[in-house]
Amino acid sequence: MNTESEHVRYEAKANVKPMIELIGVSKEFLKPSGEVHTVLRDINLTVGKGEFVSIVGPTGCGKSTTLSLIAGFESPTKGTIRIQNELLDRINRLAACVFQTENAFPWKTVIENVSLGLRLRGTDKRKAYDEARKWIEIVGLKGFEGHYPHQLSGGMRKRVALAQTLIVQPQILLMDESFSALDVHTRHLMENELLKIWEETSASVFFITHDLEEAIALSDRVVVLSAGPAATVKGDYRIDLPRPRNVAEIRFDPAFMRLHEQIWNDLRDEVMISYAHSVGHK
Ligand SMILES: Nc1ncnc2c1ncn2[C@@H]1O[C@H](COP(=O)(O)OP(=O)(O)OP(=O)(O)O)[C@@H](O)[C@H]1O
Repeated sequence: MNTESEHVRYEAKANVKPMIELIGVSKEFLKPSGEVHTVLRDINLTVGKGEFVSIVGPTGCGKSTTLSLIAGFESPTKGTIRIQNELLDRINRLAACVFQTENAFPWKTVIENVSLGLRLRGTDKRKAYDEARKWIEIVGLKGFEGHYPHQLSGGMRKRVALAQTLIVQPQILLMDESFSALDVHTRHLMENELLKIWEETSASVFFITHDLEEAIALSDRVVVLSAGPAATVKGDYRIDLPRPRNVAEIRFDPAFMRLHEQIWNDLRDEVMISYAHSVGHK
C-alpha cells in the first residue's frame, strides 16, 4: 500500500520541471566512405526532475547515441539539448553513467573503487571512505569492503557499479543496458534495489533496455524509438502503475499487461522493420 506522502510525491510528478530536454535533435555520423549516416532525426523528448524514463527500440536504432548526447559525449548535428534549462555544450556535469560493462578497477578493493569518485573530486580519504561504507551498505555489500572485483559475483559487481555511481549523488542517472548481463533473479533484486534508492533521491533516470517488461516495471514513462536509420520518437507512454513497485510482481497486474500489449504493438512494427533491413543488408 502507498503511504499518503508517496501518493503526493507521485501525484506531483505529473507537473515536474524538465531536467533533460532534447529539442529537434538529429545526429549524423560520417561513414568511412564519406557518406552521411543519419542515426537520429528530429527527436523531441523531455525527462522531468525526478522522473524515471526508459527508452526502447530495435537494435541499432540509436538508443546509446541518445544517451551519449545527453551525457555530452557527443553533440547533436541539429537541434539543442538543455539540461535544467541550460544549453548543454560540454560534458554533462550533472550526469553519471552505469553501462553494461563494469566500471570497477580490478586492482582496487570494493571500498577503494566506490570511494574513487569522491576522492577524484577532492574529498579527503577518511570522509570518502565513510561515505563509501554507507553506499556499500545501501547496495547490500556490507562485509565485502576489502574484496577485489574478481572475488565477487556478476550481480555483486553490478552493485559495486551502482554504488560507484550513486556516491557522487548525480542529479541525472544514465543507464545503458545496466542489468542485461544478470540472471533473471539477480536482475529483479537489482531493479528493486534501484527503485528503492531512486525513490529516496530526486534523480532523473534515463534507462536504456531491450526488455519492454523491464522498462514498464521500472518507469514513469516508456519512450519507443522507431527503427533506424533516422530514428525518431514513435511513442511516449505514461506508466501510471502504483508505487512502490515490486518489479517481479507488478508484471501480473492487469494494468501492466494492458500497457505491455499497447506498447508492444508499437514496438513490434519497428522491430520487424529493423529485422527486414538487416536481412536485406546480408
Ligand atoms: N561514433 C560513431 N560513428 C559512426 N557511427 C556510429 C557511431 N556511434 C553509433 N553509430 C551508429 O549509430 C547507429 C545507432 O547505434 P546505437 O549504438 O546508438 O544504437 P542502439 O539502439 O543503442 O543499439 P543496440 O540496441 O544494439 O545497443 C548504429 O548504426 C551505429 O553503427
